[in-house]
Amino acid sequence: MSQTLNSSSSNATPAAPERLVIASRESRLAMWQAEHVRDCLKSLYPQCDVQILGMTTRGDQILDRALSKVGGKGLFVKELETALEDGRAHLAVHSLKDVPMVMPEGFDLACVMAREDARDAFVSNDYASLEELPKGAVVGTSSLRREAVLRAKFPHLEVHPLRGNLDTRMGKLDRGEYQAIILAAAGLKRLGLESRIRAYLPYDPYTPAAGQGALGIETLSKHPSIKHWLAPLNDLPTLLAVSAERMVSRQLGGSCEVPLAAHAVWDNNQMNIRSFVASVDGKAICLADGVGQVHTIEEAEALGLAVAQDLLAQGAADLIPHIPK
Ligand SMILES: NCc1[nH]cc(CCC(=O)O)c1CC(=O)O
Repeated sequence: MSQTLNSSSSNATPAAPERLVIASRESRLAMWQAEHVRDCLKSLYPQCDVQILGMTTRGDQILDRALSKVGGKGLFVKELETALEDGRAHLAVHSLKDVPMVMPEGFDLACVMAREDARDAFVSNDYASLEELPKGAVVGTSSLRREAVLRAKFPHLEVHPLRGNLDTRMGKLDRGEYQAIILAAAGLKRLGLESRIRAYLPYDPYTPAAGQGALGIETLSKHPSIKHWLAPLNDLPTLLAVSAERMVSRQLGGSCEVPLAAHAVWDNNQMNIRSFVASVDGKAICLADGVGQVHTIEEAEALGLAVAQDLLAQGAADLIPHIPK
């Protein structure tokens, strides 16, 4: 279709965008991610003016309470969604882990980009691994999922909450408030802090959260042309894996008020997925693995659904306050 034909028809998607504004949180990691998306868009559409609109979310402001107690995941995305609704921005870039499992009415998860390392990382100035930490050592994490595994494996350690952006968290470690902290490896690598990682925690038993390490781009459902422009940025292996992970999480209530892990890998049309639901003290755990041939998002979601049903059959609902049994 020629350029003239395109622009004369009001419904057709123009061949290339002229201007795109990306809404982003202002933390260094969020900005890195927004700049990464900007650079990808610039190389796809060299004529396009791509801008970043930085903003503060409630999740960035509330630092004194655990996320699970103040409303969870939506906290990091709401203000960005308002910017989309107001037309101040065309797309919002998020860590996929922070994107609610059910998208709010009128918004789409338009694109999922290639995943960074999805593992959790052990960071400490004095110790090389969790195993080396002495009795009573304080480990920082605000993730109930990480806390449950730590309490199950290392009952002699103290697990204390740790909030704030990556720089804040590293600062607290370096001032000696914690002997060690657990963070997503992806954020550390993106910010050039890989050398601070003393150990990578293996997927078993340290299964990550659904979507960990992946970037998601959100748009208004009523702007399919933007979704169309973003399509080349999708990474199929990541998209299929996170579709399965997010289905598990969605079936189990999709909140961060419960220790819930889901991690899938798709390779050569085969998907392997592992998920667990645990009690925060780590004493009760339901664990399920799935494996199957997957070629489409629907098949990925079907595998995620099967894993969720397996967990529920093991009694996972007893560990989750809000879902009916
Ligand atoms: N919940 C906060 C959050 N959201 C995304 C990341 C890290 C980057 C990623 O997983 O993509 C983090 C920090 C962490 O878990 O250490």
